[in-house]
Amino acid sequence: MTHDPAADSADPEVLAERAYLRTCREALRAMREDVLTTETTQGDAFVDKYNNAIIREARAERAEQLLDLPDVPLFFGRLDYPPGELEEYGLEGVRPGRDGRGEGERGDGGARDTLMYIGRRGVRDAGGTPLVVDWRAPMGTAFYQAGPKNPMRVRKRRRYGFDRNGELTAYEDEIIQGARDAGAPGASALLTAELERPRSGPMRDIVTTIQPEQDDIVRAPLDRTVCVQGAPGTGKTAVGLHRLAYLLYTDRERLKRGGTVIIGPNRSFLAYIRNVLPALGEVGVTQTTVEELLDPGGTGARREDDPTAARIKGDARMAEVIRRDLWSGVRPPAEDLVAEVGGRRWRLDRDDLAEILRECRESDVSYGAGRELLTQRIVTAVIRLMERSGKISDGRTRGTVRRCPAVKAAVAAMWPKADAAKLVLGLLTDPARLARAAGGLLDPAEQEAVLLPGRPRSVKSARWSLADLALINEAADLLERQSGLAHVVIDEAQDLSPMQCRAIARRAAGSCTVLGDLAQATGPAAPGDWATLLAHLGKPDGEIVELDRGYRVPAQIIDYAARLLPRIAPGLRTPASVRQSVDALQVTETAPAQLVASTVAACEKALVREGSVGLVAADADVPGLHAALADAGLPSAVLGGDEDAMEAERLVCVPASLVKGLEFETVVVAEPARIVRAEPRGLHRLYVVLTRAVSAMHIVHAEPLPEPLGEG
Ligand SMILES: Nc1ncnc2c1ncn2[C@@H]1O[C@H](COP(=O)(O)OP(=O)(O)OP(=O)(O)O)[C@@H](O)[C@H]1O
Repeated sequence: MTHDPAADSADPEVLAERAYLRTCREALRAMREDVLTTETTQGDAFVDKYNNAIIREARAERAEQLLDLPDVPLFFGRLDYPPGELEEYGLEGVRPGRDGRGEGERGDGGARDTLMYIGRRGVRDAGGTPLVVDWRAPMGTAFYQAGPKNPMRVRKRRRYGFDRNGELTAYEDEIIQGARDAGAPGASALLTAELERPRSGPMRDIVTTIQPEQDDIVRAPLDRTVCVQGAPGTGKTAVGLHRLAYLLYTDRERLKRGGTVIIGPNRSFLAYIRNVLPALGEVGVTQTTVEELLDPGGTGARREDDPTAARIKGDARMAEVIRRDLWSGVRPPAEDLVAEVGGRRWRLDRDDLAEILRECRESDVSYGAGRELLTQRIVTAVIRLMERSGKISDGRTRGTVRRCPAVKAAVAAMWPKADAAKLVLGLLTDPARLARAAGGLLDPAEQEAVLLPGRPRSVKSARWSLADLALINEAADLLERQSGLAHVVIDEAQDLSPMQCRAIARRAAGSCTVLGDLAQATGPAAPGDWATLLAHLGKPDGEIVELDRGYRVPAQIIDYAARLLPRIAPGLRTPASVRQSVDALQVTETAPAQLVASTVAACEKALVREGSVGLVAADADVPGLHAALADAGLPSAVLGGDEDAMEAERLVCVPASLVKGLEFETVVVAEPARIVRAEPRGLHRLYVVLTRAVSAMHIVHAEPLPEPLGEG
């Protein structure tokens, strides 16, 4: 049952709900005011400078979380409980009859229902009574999960509709239990409207319409690694972001202390999703790309590996090659150590040194820590010699012995200093050294394939690829172990190489949310199954779940794209779309000389519709098409150079390599055959391209369509 005040603007229920919304806004303002004006500086201004700075920062963050965004409604739903149900749980619901809020219906005994409003964040009045309950609170589950089969004590669920300015304009009731004439629940018109909403600009949150199967994943506890396999548009990204928001609610302190990060494929994608968490009241979560994670200093991956090199370098065998190379430098001394300290010479026998080395080698520490341990043990052994001959050592003796050139030389000979980038450079430019480390692991052809082109002589002159960066990161971790984060969300994880997984694993001390679709794997060293990928991520016990209801792509388009599945991911089923759209798919064949003009015409036609338009083409074709659009008087942004491209123009030119994870109301695809030819896993890339449209897709081609698509 939906009430739309356009038809009945004086609906007293709508007016009462609007009044309640105003009350909540007032209360939120007061909460924020309270945070901002609370006296926090304390003690001695100088001594407590650090503490006060932290308090100020926390206060600013809390205040930002409590900001009232005028177009983001403070609540979006309501649950009505029969009298006494909530109180029995010791949970105070919002009681009827206060502050102009909509009144609960009377039950048989004459008592009124208890109402619980659900919103993006909790709002309390000055007395501490909850006016709106945060959707992430335990009671919020019922809003997403309660149904006639499992009412969860709820009698009625109400959803609200709002206009663009955040004005409450409609509500829709769903009887969950106890109605004499309940009948079968109908489809929610407000949910349908949300799914059909024309897309424009960046991604929005889905908190008002999370579906039960998605809610199960969102509310998975912090100690669980969840891996979500899902066809395009099944809501994986949305679910991953909402799970992080949920965990920040349930385990805020642990996550703050340990840290969290969202890893996405590229900056354009991260820009696309950057508004979701702030809209859920969560600010300050770090987003990063794999490349940035591997190269935090930002020297950048400036070289493209050929696919064979990328595949071998991404393979987990490389971890062993690096490990062997690094530790091969650690060896017993060739001679005794003779240290001159305090005018006398102290001799450490080479067998004793070898024994010290063996102990250090066996202690389970990093290469760098092992080297320090060796130094300390040698110093101690020399001091023991000195003490045994009656020499009294004092606090300065350790330093003196440590600085002794013979001690330094012995350590350098037994346990050479190492540098991650230098090590990788050495390995990948010196065939003999590589052969020593890779014996039995990489065959000669594989060894040949990973050597750096041009054989750069120094780290400075080397140009690294993304795969090289993962090798350097591996070496760096052997030298000094990296600290880990409490939770990591990894989107488009199907593309990660085992070596990239290992790099992420080193940062993920806690659990992960792993999101992806094997059919969309374009990474040259992608393992191709989730169990293997989870093992490389160090989370072999991660739970693999599947989402199979598509909320983006209309059935006609997804069925067309799914013709590629038998070729690219034979094990995966055709996804089921919840959306229908008539005439969603158009395929135009044109003469080669007309390809650009036909593509421009398709874009012009697409712009007549509401919402965003994405023109997707092989990367190399994008500049030419962009120029042709400009010549035709159609302004467009180009994704890649400009992070804000999705917000800058309705029409966006998208290189096929950057389209993963994005969506547009209408998609124009220029020459699929060229997209396929551009890379070894080109058919996978085409599948990604063909699954970006929310309403309509127009394919323009001059060459024959890639074979599984056929015509039509
Ligand atoms: N429960 C929902 N209610 C409303 N919209 C939803 C829901 N679930 C998903 N969507 C919408 O469906 C679209 C696709 O979601 P999302 O990008 O998270 O899918 P995905 O599985 O990550 O897709 P891809 O595989 O292409 O990366 C988005 O517009 C999202 O807002």
